[in-house]
Amino acid sequence: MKISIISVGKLKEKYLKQGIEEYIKRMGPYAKVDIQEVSDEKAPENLSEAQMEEVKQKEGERILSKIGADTYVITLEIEGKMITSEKLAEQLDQLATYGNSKIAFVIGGSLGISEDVQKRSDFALSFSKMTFPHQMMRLMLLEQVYRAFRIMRGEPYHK
Ligand SMILES: C[S@@+](CC[C@H](N)C(=O)[O-])C[C@H]1O[C@@H](n2cnc3c(N)ncnc32)[C@H](O)[C@@H]1O
Repeated sequence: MKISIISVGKLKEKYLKQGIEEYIKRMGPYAKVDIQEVSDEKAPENLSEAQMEEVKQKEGERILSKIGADTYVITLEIEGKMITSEKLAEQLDQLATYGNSKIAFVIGGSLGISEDVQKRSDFALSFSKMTFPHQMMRLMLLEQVYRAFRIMRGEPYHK
């Protein structure tokens, strides 16, 4: 299985970079993981609704350009569906069973995900009703994907 994490903006914080590198390493025996960053648009506080839509639209086009037609897309959305780690494991397992070997997780920018990206999404996944920084979401997502693979293989993991 090939897993891509498509994310808006460049990751700057060293502590997050280190954590992400660690989880990519841990994922090694299970799946190939690549992180694809697309550039973000400036989004100052005083933008109008239309300008905010434009920001999301532009970032969305960059996201969509990274997704192949044969890829199963899971967008991370606050208003998406909340599931357990076991359920995520089951879903990934089923995708693999039914021949979906390419999965892209999409993390939006500071204003979220455009409507076009939402339309391309096969599943909208929520981590909770709380808002997390998009850069931190990468690490949280990787940990959950790693956990899902451990669960899938019946390997021990912290409860
Ligand atoms: C700072 S948040 C964007 C907040 C924006 N106001 C919105 O409503 O989407 C940046 C990205 O991180 C991800 N994210 C943040 N919190 C999340 C959560 N609780 N569940 C799923 N994804 C989340 C989403 O992909 C989101 O587009």
